[in-house]
Amino acid sequence: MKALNEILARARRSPRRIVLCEGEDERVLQAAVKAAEDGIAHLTLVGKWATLAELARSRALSLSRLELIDPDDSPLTESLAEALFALRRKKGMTREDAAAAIREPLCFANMLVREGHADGSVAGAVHTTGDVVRSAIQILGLAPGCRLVSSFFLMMLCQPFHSLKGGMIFSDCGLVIDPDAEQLSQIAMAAADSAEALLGEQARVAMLSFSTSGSAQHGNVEKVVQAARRVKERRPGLAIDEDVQLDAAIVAEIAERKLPDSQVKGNANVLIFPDLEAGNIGYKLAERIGGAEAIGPLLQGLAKPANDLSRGCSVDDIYHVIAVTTVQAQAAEARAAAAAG
Ligand SMILES: CC(C)(COP(=O)(O)OP(=O)(O)OC[C@H]1O[C@@H](n2cnc3c(N)ncnc32)[C@H](O)[C@@H]1OP(=O)(O)O)[C@@H](O)C(=O)NCCC(=O)NCCS
Ligand SMILES: CC(=O)OP(=O)(O)O
Repeated sequence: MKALNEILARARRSPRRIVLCEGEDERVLQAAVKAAEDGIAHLTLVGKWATLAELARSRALSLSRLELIDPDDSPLTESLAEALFALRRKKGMTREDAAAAIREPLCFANMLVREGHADGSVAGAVHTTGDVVRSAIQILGLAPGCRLVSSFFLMMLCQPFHSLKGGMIFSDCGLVIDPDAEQLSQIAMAAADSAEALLGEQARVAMLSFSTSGSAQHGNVEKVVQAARRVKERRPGLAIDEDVQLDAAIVAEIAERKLPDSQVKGNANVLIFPDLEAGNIGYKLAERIGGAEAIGPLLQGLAKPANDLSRGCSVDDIYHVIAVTTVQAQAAEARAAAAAG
């Protein structure tokens, strides 16, 4: 749990304001209370005051450390609606559309982040990934230099039976359905950055395939090879294996046999899946059969942090995503300060 404990400690050192738009879900409320009590974030819950109060009362939870905002009864609603209209009018949104949309908690929460009232948002315990991601992309936009938003899971391998221990990044398991070679290269570079930011280690990237170094020929393999070559051109210092099977990516003896000139040498900490079918099934296998803890889906490539959850998430999953969102907000602020000189 070292990597996760370090993330929690970093969050505690400088907590940021994180907004949750699904406070009426019991798991989200419990995670918010725990996160506020543990000091990993300042929490804002978007929802109906009476519903939140009743849920808290029935579960004997205290709301005293949380900020609660109801979009139907907030002094911010009008100005956020106006800002939303200004943002989306070119896409055909009218002022009336914006006034209605801002009352949706997901939209309200992301507008709080966009307008600087919060530093990051977490949703997805109730909303689908598609809805969470579409709202984040449309409202927060892309980070400078990014052309694609994608997602990753922070996979924690901490059970006594795990032969590999520590944190790994799996990407993309939640968002880009059928990436082409260019999109796959962007996913790999973003995931390498996420690994370095969250694991505090140099990234060692495996571009997963059913082929290792040309052992099979197919258009799907060629896509992975082309993506890896684009990454190598743009990030010459990054350790990366092109078209590598999972066993050769994570088992040193198999890498030695199948891929003797491997850069990663069976010690990958970033696994890039060729498409969303492989990625989504792969992370759920590692979690549900392999006993890994899956934190995410976390989003990469956005201008400000917004993260998703699986609808099957637990209180702990939400708590961990809140901590990661705080750390991403710290990193985004540091990048912005560096860019401003
Ligand atoms: C995320 C997702 C909803 C985007 O779908 P989409 O149909 O392309 O979305 P839309 O066409 O409505 O696009 C919404 C906006 O986001 C932009 N966009 C979509 N995907 C993007 C991406 N990956 N990166 C950057 N921008 C993106 C579009 O250009 C569009 O911008 P605009 O409204 O300003 O014109 C889609 O990729 C998806 O459903 N992914 C799978 C999610 C899922 O079910 N995962 C499994 C469980 S985790
Ligand atoms: C990431 C993911 O698979 O989310 P969900 O389980 O909500 O579909």
